[in-house]
Amino acid sequence: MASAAPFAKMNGLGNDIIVADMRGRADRVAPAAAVTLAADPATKFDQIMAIHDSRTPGTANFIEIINSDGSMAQACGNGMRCVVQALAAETGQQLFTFETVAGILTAREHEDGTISVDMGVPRFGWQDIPLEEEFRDTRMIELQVGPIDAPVLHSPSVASMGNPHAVFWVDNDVWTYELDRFGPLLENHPVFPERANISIAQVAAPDAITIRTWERGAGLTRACGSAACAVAVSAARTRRTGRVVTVTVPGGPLHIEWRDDDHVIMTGPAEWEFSGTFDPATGAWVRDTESAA
Ligand SMILES: N[C@@H](CCC[C@H](N)C(=O)O)C(=O)O
Repeated sequence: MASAAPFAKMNGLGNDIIVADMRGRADRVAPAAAVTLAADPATKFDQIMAIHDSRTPGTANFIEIINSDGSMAQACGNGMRCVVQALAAETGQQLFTFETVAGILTAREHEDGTISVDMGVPRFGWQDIPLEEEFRDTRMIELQVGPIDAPVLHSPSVASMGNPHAVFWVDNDVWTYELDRFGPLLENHPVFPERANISIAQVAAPDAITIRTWERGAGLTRACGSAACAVAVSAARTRRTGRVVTVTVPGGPLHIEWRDDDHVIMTGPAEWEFSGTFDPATGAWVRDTESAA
């Protein structure tokens, strides 16, 4: 292998994450490498979180987020918890600051091993999400989606957590909807010029919501942290819940708090699976012997 970089295969509530350590290098994870890693059952991922040196000396590490289709994302809540756990294990630190294309964010590892990430301030303007045309009230917008017959799948709440989200509120169990069928149609709907992450959400109690998400650039995943945040703020905006909720994704519960200072704090676990090294140009990889199954 020409110039190997360390990586850890991890997950955040079943959201498959590769944390790639690109510090001290000038190169980036090439699309070909992402394709190779995504195609291998052992390293199949939803997102790669590439840790780079800070872009300005003396500031925070820059985190690049790559979806399994090779596209770039602005936010990944579950991936950030994995990055924090990996760096906490390396450094013994508990508090972290990172830079992403969406801005600076902070995170903390707690004594019980759970991790809180300050996911920043949600935005609701139609240009922020972005939407193709003006909608004055983004708590509910109307979409023309011919092939989808269920009326509840025509009028989502929309929000930006740095990345675009559409939340469809349903009264029935979220598992009764064919998200694998309508997810791609809605992700690529012309109203979303940068595509969107698509969630269906059922309010279970004033402080509890159950969701499933079809992720932009990754398809059905077991967890999407930024979607859980988008759902929580949309629920509070539409008076379905208060500002502190448990959002249960297929992989388990996330605690979300939309603070009075407008920041959204997401808390949940991260899990290390194995480590290895990979070639960022090709994706060829080897497992570390000490983490071999
Ligand atoms: N799984 C993520 C979201 C990853 C990015 C998303 N697919 C996008 O393209 O916006 C999370 O935990 O937030």
